[in-house]
Amino acid sequence: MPSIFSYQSAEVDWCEGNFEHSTVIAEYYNTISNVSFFVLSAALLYLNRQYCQQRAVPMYFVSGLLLCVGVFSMYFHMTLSYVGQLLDELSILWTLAVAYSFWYPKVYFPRYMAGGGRERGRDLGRDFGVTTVVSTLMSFIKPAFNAYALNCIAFHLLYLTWCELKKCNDKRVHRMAAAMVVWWALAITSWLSDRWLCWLWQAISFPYFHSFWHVLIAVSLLYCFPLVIYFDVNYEMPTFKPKLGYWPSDSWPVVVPYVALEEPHKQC
Ligand SMILES: CCCCCCCC/C=C\CCCCCCCC(=O)N[C@@H](CO)[C@H](O)/C=C/CCCCCCCCCCCCC
Ligand SMILES: [Ca+2]
Ligand SMILES: [Zn+2]
Repeated sequence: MPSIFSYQSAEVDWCEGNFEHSTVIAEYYNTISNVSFFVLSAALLYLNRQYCQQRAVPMYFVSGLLLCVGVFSMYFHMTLSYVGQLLDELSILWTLAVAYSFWYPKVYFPRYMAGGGRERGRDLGRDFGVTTVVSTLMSFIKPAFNAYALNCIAFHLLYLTWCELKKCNDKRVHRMAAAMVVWWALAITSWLSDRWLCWLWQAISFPYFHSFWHVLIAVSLLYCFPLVIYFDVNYEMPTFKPKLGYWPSDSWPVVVPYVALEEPHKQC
C-alpha cells in the first residue's frame, strides 16, 4: 500500500501532465503559480498598512495563513500526495474560518446571539470554531469532495457583498465589487474547466487552466479584502472614513486596490 506521503497518492490529479518539466515536481506550472499567494499576502499588508496599524492581529494572522495556503498548495502540486491534498484543503478551510471570525459583520449574526456585542462575538467565534473542527474531521472522509464544498463558500461571500452594496452609495465600492466578481467568475471557470474538460485541453495541448485558477483567485482576493476592510471600518471604526484607492495610481492600466483611512472628525 502506498504511503499517504508518496507521490501521486492523492485522490485528484489535475489536467497538467506530470513530471514533464522536472523529475521532482509533478505539476510544474501548477506548483510555481502558487507564488500568487505570496504576492497577495505581502500586497495586503503593504497596501493596507494604515488599517493594519489599527487591526494588526487579523491582518497578520490572515496574511500568515495565506502564505500557508501557498506553501501547502505548492507541496500538493509538487507531490500530488494525499497529505498534500489534505494540507491544501485544510489550510483554505482554516483561512476562511479565521477571516470569517474576524470580519463577519455583527449585523448578520443570528438572532439567538441576542446578548451584548462582546458576548455575541464570542458566541460566533465558538460556532465558527466548532463548525471548522467538525468540517476538518469530515474532510478526511472524501477529500475530492472538499474542494467543491470550499468553492461553495464563495456564493455566501457574494451574498454578503450584495447585502452590503444595497446599503452603499459609493460608486467606487460598486465598481470594485464588480471587478471582484469578474475575476472570481474567470477563476471558477478555469477551475471547473480543468476538472471537467481536461480531455479537450489535452487534445489542444493546453492543460494549464488550474495554474490560471491560482493566479485569478489570488487577483479576486486582492479585490475582496479591500471590500472586507472597507465594510469593517464603516461598522467598527467610527472615527475613520475608509477610502478606496488604486496603487500605484488610478490612471495606470494595471492597478491594485487598497483602503486608505481618513479621520473625518479630527480637529486641526
Ligand atoms: C467576512 C468574510 C471574509 C472572507 C474573506 C475571504 C478569505 C479567503 C480565504 C482563503 C481563500 C484561499 C483560496 C485559495 C485556494 C488556493 C489553493 C488551491 O488552488 N487549491 C486547489 C487545489 O490545488 C483546490 O482544488 C481548491 C479548492 C477551492 C478553494 C475555494 C476557496 C474559496 C475562496 C473564496 C474566495 C472568493 C473571492 C471572491 C468572492 C466572490
Ligand atoms: Ca496532472
Ligand atoms: Zn491548485
